[in-house]
Amino acid sequence: MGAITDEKRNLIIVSNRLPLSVKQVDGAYQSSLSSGGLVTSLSGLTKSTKFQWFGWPGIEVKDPKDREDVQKSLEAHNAIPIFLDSSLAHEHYNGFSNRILWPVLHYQSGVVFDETPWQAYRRVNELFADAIAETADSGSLIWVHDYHLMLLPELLRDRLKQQGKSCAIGFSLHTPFPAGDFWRNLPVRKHLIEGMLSSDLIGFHTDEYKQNFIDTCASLLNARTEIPNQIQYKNRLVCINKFIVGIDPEKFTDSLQKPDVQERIRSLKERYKGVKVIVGVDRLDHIKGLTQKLKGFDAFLDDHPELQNKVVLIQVAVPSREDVKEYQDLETELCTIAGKINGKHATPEGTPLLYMHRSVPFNELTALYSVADVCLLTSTRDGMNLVAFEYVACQEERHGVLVLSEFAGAASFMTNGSIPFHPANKTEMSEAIFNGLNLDPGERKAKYEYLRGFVNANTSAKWGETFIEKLSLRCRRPGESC
Ligand SMILES: O=P(O)(O)OC[C@H]1O[C@H](O[C@H]2O[C@H](CO)[C@@H](O)[C@H](O)[C@H]2O)[C@H](O)[C@@H](O)[C@@H]1O
Ligand SMILES: O=c1ccn([C@@H]2O[C@H](COP(=O)(O)OP(=O)(O)O)[C@@H](O)[C@H]2O)c(=O)[nH]1
Repeated sequence: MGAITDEKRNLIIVSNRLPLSVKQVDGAYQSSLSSGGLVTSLSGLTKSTKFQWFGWPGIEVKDPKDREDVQKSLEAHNAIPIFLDSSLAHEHYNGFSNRILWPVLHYQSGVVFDETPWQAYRRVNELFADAIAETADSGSLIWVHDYHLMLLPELLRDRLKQQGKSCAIGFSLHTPFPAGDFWRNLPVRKHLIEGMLSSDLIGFHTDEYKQNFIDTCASLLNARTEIPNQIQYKNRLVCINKFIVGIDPEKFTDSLQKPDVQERIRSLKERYKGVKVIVGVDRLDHIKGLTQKLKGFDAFLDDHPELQNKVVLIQVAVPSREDVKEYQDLETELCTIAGKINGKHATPEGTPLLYMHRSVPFNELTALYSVADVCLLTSTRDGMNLVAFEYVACQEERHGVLVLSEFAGAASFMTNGSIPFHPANKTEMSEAIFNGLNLDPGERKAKYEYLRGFVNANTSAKWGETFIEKLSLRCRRPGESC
C-alpha cells in the first residue's frame, strides 16, 4: 500500500475482477492478466499512483493453506482477493451482473428478473463491504468500480460508520447509464441507484450517461438536481461528473519499438502486401455488434467485387463470460456467419475474413493494430471502448482510419477524427468501410492528428489522478460545491 496525495491518504480500489485471474493448473495456482477495458484503464494508473486493489480472484479456493498461497501470489501486485463460493460467484457474476444488469445498462430488451441471482448480488456486495471496511483506515479513499458493485457504497458507508471510520467513497461506472425509461425494466432499480448515491463522488464516461443518471435520480427518487454536477438526496450531497477514461499510450508505442514486434510487423506487412487490412478487436459480447460487423463486411464485399483478394478483415473475438448461455449462443452464431462469408467470398488466393476466437498476447495485438489500414468497431452500445484508443496509439506511422460506431462511448469524443456510422445499417457500414479505406492522405493525416491529440491528452493516469484529486477534495471539504 502506498501514499497517493500530499496528505498521504491510502487509496483502495475495488472492482469485481482483479487485474490477475487465478487458475489451478496441475494442482498449482497460476495467475494471468484479466482481459477487458477496466483492467487496462486501472493498470495504466499504476505508473503514477499506488493503491491496494480488492476483488474476486476468479476461482473458488476453499482450503485455508491454498488461500494463503493465492494471497501471497497476488500480494506482489498489491491485489487482495475476496474469496467467494463458486455458486455464489456464479449467481452474482453470471446470473445477475451479466444476464440481467448488463443487458439493461446496454439497452437490450427481453431481460427477465430473477430473485435468486439478485439475492446473490446483494450477498457478494455485503461480503465486499465486510472485507473492505475491516481493512480501511479513517481517511482512506475508496474507489469502487462498475456495475457488479452498485450496492457497495451504501453497504460500506453503514459499516464504516458503525466502526467509527470516516472515508471518502467514489464510484465509477464503466458502462453506459441508460435513459430513465429503460430502467423501468428492472424492479430493483431503486436499490441500485440508492446504493450508488451513498458515494461522495460518482464518475461516468460521457455527459450523456451522467445526464441520464441525474434525470433518473430526479424522476425515480425525487432527488434534488437543480445545481449542476450535484445531487442532493437524503441530506447528503453527491458530486456527479464525467471523467474521460483512457489508456497508457506509451505502453503501446514502447511495444512497437521492440525488435520482436518490429520483426512481426515486417512479416505481417509481407504477408499482406497489396492487401488492405481491416482489424477488429472485441470481447465476444452482444454489445460489440459482432453479428452486425460480419454482416456489414459481407455487404461491403458484395458491394465491391473489384476488391476481391485485396482486402481482409482480421477479427479477434476475445472469449468472455463463457458460462452465460447468451454468450455461448452468440459464439455459435458468429462461427456460422464467418463460415458463410468465407464460403461465399473465398477464392483459391485466400479468404477475406480471419475470425479468431481467442485472446492474443499484447505484443501480437500491437503488431496487428500497427499494420491495419482501418480499425472497424461496431458497438451497439459500449461504455467507452478502449480498443479505439489503442489503435490510434499504434498508428503513428500509417495514420490508419478509425471507422467507429456512433454508439460507442468513445464516439462522443472521437467523431471528428473517425468515420462514424450506425451499426444496424449495413449499407452505411459498407460505405463507411469503403470511405475509410479510400480516404485521401491529407484527410487521413488530419483525422489521425486529431485522434492522437485526444488519446495523448486523456490517459488512464490523468483519468485516475483527476478522479482521486476530486474525491480527496470531497473528503477535506465535504460541504463545498462540486
Ligand atoms: O470482466 P469481464 O466480465 O471479462 O469483462 C471485461 C470488462 O468489460 C466491461 O468493460 C467496460 O469498461 C471499459 C473501460 O472503462 C470500457 O471501455 C468498456 O466500454 C466497458 O464495456 C466492464 O464494464 C468491466 O467491468 C469488465 O471488467
Ligand atoms: O486478447 C485480448 C485482446 C484485447 N484485450 C484488451 O481488452 C480491452 C478491451 O477494452 P474495451 O474498453 O475496448 O472493451 P471491454 O472489453 O472492456 O468492454 C482492451 O484494452 C484490449 O487491449 C485483451 O485483454 N485481450
